Formats: sequence, C-alpha cells, structure tokens
Amino acid sequence: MKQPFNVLVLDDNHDILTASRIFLKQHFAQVVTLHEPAQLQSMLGSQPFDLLLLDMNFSRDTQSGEEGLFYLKQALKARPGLKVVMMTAYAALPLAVRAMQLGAANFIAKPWQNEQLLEALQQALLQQPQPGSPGHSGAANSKTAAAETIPLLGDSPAMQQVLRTIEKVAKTDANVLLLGESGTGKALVAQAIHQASQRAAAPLVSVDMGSLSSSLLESELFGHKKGAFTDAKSDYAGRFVQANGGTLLLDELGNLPLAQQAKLLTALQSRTVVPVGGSQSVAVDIRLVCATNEDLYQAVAEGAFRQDLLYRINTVEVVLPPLRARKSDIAQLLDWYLKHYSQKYQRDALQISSSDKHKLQQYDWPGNVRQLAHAVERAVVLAEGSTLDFSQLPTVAASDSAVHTADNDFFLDFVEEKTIRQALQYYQGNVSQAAKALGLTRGALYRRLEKYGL
Ligand SMILES: Nc1ncnc2c1ncn2[C@@H]1O[C@H](COP(=O)(O)OP(=O)(O)OP(=O)(O)O)[C@@H](O)[C@H]1O
Repeated sequence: MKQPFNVLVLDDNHDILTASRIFLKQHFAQVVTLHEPAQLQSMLGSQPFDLLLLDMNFSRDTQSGEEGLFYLKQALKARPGLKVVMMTAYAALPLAVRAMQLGAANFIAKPWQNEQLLEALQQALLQQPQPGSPGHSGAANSKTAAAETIPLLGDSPAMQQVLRTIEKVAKTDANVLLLGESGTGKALVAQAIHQASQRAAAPLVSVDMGSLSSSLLESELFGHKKGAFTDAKSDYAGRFVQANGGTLLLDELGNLPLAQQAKLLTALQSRTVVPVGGSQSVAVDIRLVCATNEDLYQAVAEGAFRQDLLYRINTVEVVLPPLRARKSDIAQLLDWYLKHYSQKYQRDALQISSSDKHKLQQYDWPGNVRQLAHAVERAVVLAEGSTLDFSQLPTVAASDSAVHTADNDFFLDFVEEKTIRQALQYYQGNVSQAAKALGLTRGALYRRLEKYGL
C-alpha cells in the first residue's frame, strides 16, 4: 500500500530523477521530480510536500556539497518541518554531520540500493522535529494531535481550576486562548478541549504560526487554487478547511506579523476563507483555540499585536501556571512518567530515591512539565540499577538545592556532555540508538557531538 506522503526529488541528473520516480511512485502517494534547483522554493510553495530528497552537488566540478547545504537551508526556510534526506556521490561523514546540523533528517550515499533509499526516507518520516531545531515546525506538517494519550495531570488548586474551565468550555464553541510558558501543557489542553467537545470525531488541526513565512502563510492557512502562482500545480485546501467540523489550534500566535494578523482577523470574523487565486469564499465551521507563550497584552500595548484580533480570540482565557508555581503536582507527574517510561522501555521495578524525589520537588523546572518528562525518560533509559540516576539535573547533582540560572548553564553543559558520553558508551557508539534514548533527533545529537568535540 502506498504511504500517504508527497515526495519531491531534486537532482541535476535525469537518470537519478527517472530511477527514483519509478521506484518511489510504488511507495508514496505522490512523487515529483525537479531538475532545476532554482525552482525549489516556488515548487515547495505550490504543494504540501512531506519529504525532499536532495542532491548535495549540482555543478559537476564541485564535490564540496556546499550547494546542497544551501538548498537544504532554503528548503527548511520555505517549509519548516519538511523532512529532507540528502544524497551525495561523495559520501563523507563531515558533510553528513553538517547537513544534519542544518536540519536534514537523514543522509544517503549514491549509488543506493532501492531498499536502502526507502529505509532512509521512512526513517526520516518517523523523526520528530526537535523544538528549536531548524527543521522544527509543526506548521507545514500540521498534525491531528489526537494520537497523544497523555492525561492532563495535576491535583494542585491551580491545575484543578484549569481542568474545571476546560470542562465548561469544551461543551461550547467559544474561542479559547491558552497562555503559559513553554512546556506547561498548552497543546495538551487544546487536545483535551477538543476531545471533550462535540467535535471530537472531526480533526484537531494544529498550525505553528511562528514558523510560517509571510509568503506561505496565506496559502497554508486558506489554501490556493491551481495556477494561483508559479508552480501551484494543483488546488490545495488550507488548514482552515482541513479543520472543518473540528478544532483549529493556532500555536505560537504571538509571532504573527501584523500584516498577517489582519488577514487572519478577516477570516475569523467572516468564518470564511478565500483560497489564494480564488474568487469564491468557502465557509468553514471550526472551533478556534490559540496558544502562545508571549504576553499578548504587552504586545498590544507595544503595537505589535492587534487589539481587535486579541478580543476576537480570547473569549475564554486559560493560563497554564508554570510548574514552579504548583510544586505539589511534581510528585504525581514523577510517578506517572516513571510508570509510563518504565512500560515503554520495559524496565520493571525502577524507583526514585526519596532524597532525589525531595530534591526534584524543590527544583524550579524552567522547562516545565516537558523538562520533567524528558528527565524521567532519560533516567529510565540510562538506569543501571533499580534506582534512577537524576544527576544530569543540577538540583540533584549539586549538594545544595540549586535552581537553574544563567550561571549554571556551564554546569548544564557539563552534565549534558556526560549524559551523551554515557549513552554512546551504552549503545556502543551507535548514534541512532543513542539519539533515540536521549530523546534527540540524530541531527540534534550530531550538533552536540560537534559542540563537545566527541
Ligand atoms: N498537565 C500535564 N500532565 C501531563 N503531562 C503534561 C502536562 N503538561 C505538559 N505535559 C507534558 O509536557 C509536554 C509539553 O506539553 P505541551 O506541548 O502541551 O506544552 P506547551 O505549553 O504547548 O509547550 P510549547 O509552548 O513549547 O509548545 C507534553 O508532551 C506532555 O508530555
């Protein structure tokens, strides 16, 4: 059965293009080949590609791979979140490392066996983008978030209040604005609202607004008609239409440029969208949830965010408190994630020492629940005995109960390097396995290997 992904192959060699098209068409929904790298950007703008297979060298007299790296950067800028697999006839690790550092998802040396190519592409598609990495987006790959099964935990009064609000708001179609620091659970709350609503059977489509370039924004959100711009080869239904009947989560809304805010406001007011290049408006029935870790009120005061848009989206506002403000939730979160990851990695009878537990409850968790979940996952993966080792966290490693400040970044680097060394040792130098265990993409691990000279 064909996989539902659209693949673009860019190479200056016609034989490679023909061979890859014939082979990949058997496995993927759509395969488009491109001979001219100058057309890459417009091609990416015209269709929602999931995967780019990109040659490293376009001029026959160079083996440096610089051109490939240039087009890699261009592709990720045009389509953040795109999975890019680099191919080169001059397989060289340093080049692979550089490509991964720049956000490539995988690497394959020419000439390849068809099966190797397929495996490289499938591995790339399975990769989760790292927050903050060049390939991270969630925008172009807007996803239905219903697959997550993590419950929204928290017995603290602050979280109980949040849960009560969610329960009430879920039954209505009111617009919801989720505010809170990164990692506090805004996406999880959006999911909980969707799942508890009448719209649960329809999709929850999430769009990372911060990573959409202004040229792509309109087409991505509202869709486009075939021929609307160069290389718009087919009609494209935007995210509003994809979310029809369900919930649309506009994430990182605070990063939206003013010009785009006006267009978004118009769509929200009319509840219709006009695809780029189209003349007819299309009615959409969505519940809108917006999320941001920016202070939108401050942004309004500074003229960076439209007040009318803020009032349109904030019918109900939910503020997710940082974990340091609800430390009584930490014990429950530690227990749940310990069980969750013990099952996932099939590790029985693991426990957290009572002194570590105490320190973890005092810790400020600057990365909030996401950081806590990652810390437990790492500790489970790297556990040697039955008691978890949290020495990668400064609060546990240090004799006093340290908190994260700019001053101990150096110390964090130290423990990060130590953890990476341990993981590589444990997996006998296998970078893919070590990266998986550390919760990093291979690209992110390569970046750190370079940083620490490992
Ligand atoms: N209350 C919670 N209970 C259980 N897990 C949680 C909770 N809040 C957050 N998490 C965990 O933390 C991770 C990060 O949460 P989420 O992505 O919802 O945060 P966010 O506020 O949207 O972050 P960002 O602003 O960086 O996108 C989730 O994958 C989930 O595992």
